[in-house]
Amino acid sequence: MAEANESRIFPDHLFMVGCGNMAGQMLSRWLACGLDPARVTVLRPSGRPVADGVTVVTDYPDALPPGTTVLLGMKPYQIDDVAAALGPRCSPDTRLASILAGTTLATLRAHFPHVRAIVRAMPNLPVGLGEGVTALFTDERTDVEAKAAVDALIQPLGLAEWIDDEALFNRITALSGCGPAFLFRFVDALARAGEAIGIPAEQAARMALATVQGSANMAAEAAVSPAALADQVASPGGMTREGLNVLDADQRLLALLTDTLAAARNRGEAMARGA
Ligand SMILES: NC(=O)c1ccc[n+]([C@@H]2O[C@H](COP(=O)([O-])OP(=O)(O)OC[C@H]3O[C@@H](n4cnc5c(N)ncnc54)[C@H](O)[C@@H]3O)[C@@H](O)[C@H]2O)c1
Ligand code: PRO
Repeated sequence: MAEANESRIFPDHLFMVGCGNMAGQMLSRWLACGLDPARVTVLRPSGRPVADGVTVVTDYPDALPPGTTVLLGMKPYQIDDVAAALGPRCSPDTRLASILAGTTLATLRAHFPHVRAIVRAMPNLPVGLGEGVTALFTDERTDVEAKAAVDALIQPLGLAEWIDDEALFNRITALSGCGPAFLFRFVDALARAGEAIGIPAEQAARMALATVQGSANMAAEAAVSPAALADQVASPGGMTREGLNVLDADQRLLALLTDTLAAARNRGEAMARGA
């Protein structure tokens, strides 16, 4: 990525509160795309290094430099403590992005009343490869320039989808935020099912993953829907049709996934109520 481009993509300073599984993947992708590590400070209680050149602190600095974008990447229940310490260090020009599940924009606004630009973001783990999905939501207090700056920061992570209605946020989190876990379970189950019908375990694991990877790549390139692609695999009267009949009976797979997403969504809604 050219230097001129980098300055348009990245903030002058990035202050990350927490850098675990999720925020760590985001940072790793940004660094791979040319973010200067000298512009990044990570606050993490362990003080463990994050990446070459990135400053790690265990306590809040006295003030945040002008042009700082803050990424909240700790656990949602830590918002009260973090905001009490961080809020007074923010200026009206600080930009704030939060990846905290189940933490509404209203909650963020209540915790950071002086900050104008606040964006709620919900990434997923493949952002580390630039193949993630990030849902984004903000309100009219965030000006167009700040919104564009956060959008530019998220673009290198993969698909970025702004949503207009925050009511969708927990539903989208259930699909794309939690989705990698459901797909990892599916790959594991496909491998174990292969083993259950007599394929050696390691071979089944290798072949299950490659089958899912190839199929996802193919679906991404295809001119027809995944549902139509499934029918292209199934010869009439053949093996695949027999298998699909099991998945499709009483809409078993659809019902299972609907229940799965609904449970995840409900938990997000409960978290938003403080449960
Ligand atoms: N894991 C995912 O797939 C995923 C996806 C989307 C959003 N999220 C959100 O990302 C956030 C972090 O989840 P995670 O899975 O990366 O968890 P994690 O446990 O891996 O990371 C949490 C980080 O917060 C830091 N931390 C702990 N106490 C802190 C404190 N008092 N102040 C500042 N930092 C502190 C930890 O050192 C750690 O780096 C959550 O809010 C979650 O809702 C996670
Ligand atoms: N991980 C977060 C959680 O489980 C939100 C999406 C993925 O709460």
